[in-house]
Amino acid sequence: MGYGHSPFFASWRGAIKFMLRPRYYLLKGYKKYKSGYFKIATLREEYILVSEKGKISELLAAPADVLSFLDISADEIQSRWTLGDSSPWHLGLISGKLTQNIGTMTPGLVKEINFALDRHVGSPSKFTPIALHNVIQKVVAQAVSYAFVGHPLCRDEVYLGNIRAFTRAVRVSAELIRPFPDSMKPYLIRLTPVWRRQKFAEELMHSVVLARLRKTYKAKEAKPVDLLQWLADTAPSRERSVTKFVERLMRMNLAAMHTTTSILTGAVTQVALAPDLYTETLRNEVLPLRENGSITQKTMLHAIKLDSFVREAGRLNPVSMIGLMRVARKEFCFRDGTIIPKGTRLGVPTVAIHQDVSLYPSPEAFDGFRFSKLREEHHNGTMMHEAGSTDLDHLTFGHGKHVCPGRFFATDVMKLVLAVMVVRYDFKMPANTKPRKRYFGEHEIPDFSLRVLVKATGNR
Ligand code: HEM
Repeated sequence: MGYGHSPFFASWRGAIKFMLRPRYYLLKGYKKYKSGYFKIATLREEYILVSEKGKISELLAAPADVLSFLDISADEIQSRWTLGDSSPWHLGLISGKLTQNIGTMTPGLVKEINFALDRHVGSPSKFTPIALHNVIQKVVAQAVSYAFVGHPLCRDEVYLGNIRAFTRAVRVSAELIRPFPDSMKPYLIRLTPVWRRQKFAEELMHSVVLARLRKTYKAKEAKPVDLLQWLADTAPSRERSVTKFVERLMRMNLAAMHTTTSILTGAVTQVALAPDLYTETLRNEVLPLRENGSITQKTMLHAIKLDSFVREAGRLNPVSMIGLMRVARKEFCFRDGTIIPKGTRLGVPTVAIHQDVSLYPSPEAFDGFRFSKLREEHHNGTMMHEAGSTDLDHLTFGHGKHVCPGRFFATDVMKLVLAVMVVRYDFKMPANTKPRKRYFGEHEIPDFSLRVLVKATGNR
């Protein structure tokens, strides 16, 4: 898309046009080539984007040594050097232990969310502006850290500041080392911000990680319920060091933090844009579902409007406008005979699928209760239309083999933060304020400068 008719500098022309209007070209390409493929160029790469469902299923079914998921992050964020060893032994802890323990963690998560809101918002008695993205990022950092490393680190402002800065450090460092030969990267990485962040994290976490590694628990002794403990319980011997543990945890922070923050910022923005439509309805759903005055797992399970709201926020705020990215390690042939040469990058225009009018009526509009209405209409006992479920029409968390293993945890954190916020605050947008999204390559960037007005309700 955007290459024009002349063969000269076509891919550069395409790349510049795509850089200026990425969303426009993804929507246009999908509409024009809905039954097949189209090509876009970024300043670094070209992508073949697959639009049709049968072909997307073929992409997902291809073995990892043909279409590789890992090669994308290896290149995009130079992960071998910025994040260290990529062996995925810890992934099962995310889809397993972390997901199974969401219920156990819920009271603690609610406490941390309230603590973070007290710290960063307080209880203003009249409408007061807050820097929304910044506040949400801090609340998410504290909740995620409670689940990952527990107390005392999850309340330590220095630790939290370091993990918040980590995502940016990874991106900047990847760009700094990219132009150099691989042989130089192990040395150059030591001069970059990600190295400093990683070493600082090791310093801050040293005694906590060492204590967990050394402590053996008696049969009836209660163990901490967090990711750090599950890592300590299951890590193979070659992984049992402070450096390796901190690498794992920072890798997980990277996966969890900015994704959850972006979608949740999008969700709260919608409450502030249409307070009459959403605040009371969400609050009135949550309040009666509390148990002994507290939000619990049962509240989360039954609050289907809240769940729908989060799913809709994910639909309209996909962290990457291109999803299911893969690199062809070998030549790959689709069933229709289309040959994808070795080295080609493939992906799916997630943003355009989420805007397909045949899948979502009025797709441009945020309809917070779009999915709860569908759940009420087609109650079939499945997880279809729930915030954490994925299908070829809803790719916020990917789909297939590499579907996000943290999606149930992430949706619960988002629902908990939103529930606590609508119970505690009224929202509105300041006069003449409209959120402005920006686009950079395939990334949608939330409006970091957006301020919304909040006022305490007196509820907690
Ligand atoms: C709203 C928040 C989140 C979003 C939107 C999100 C989205 C995604 C997406 C799109 C993928 C790639 C799927 C693919 O290309 O096939 C992915 C992978 C992954 N996510 Fe998430 N994620 C979120 C939160 C989390 C959290 C909280 C964790 C950890 C607790 C996590 C851990 C991971 C990991 C480890 C992978 C790689 C999976 C693999 O290697 O197979 N994510 N996520």
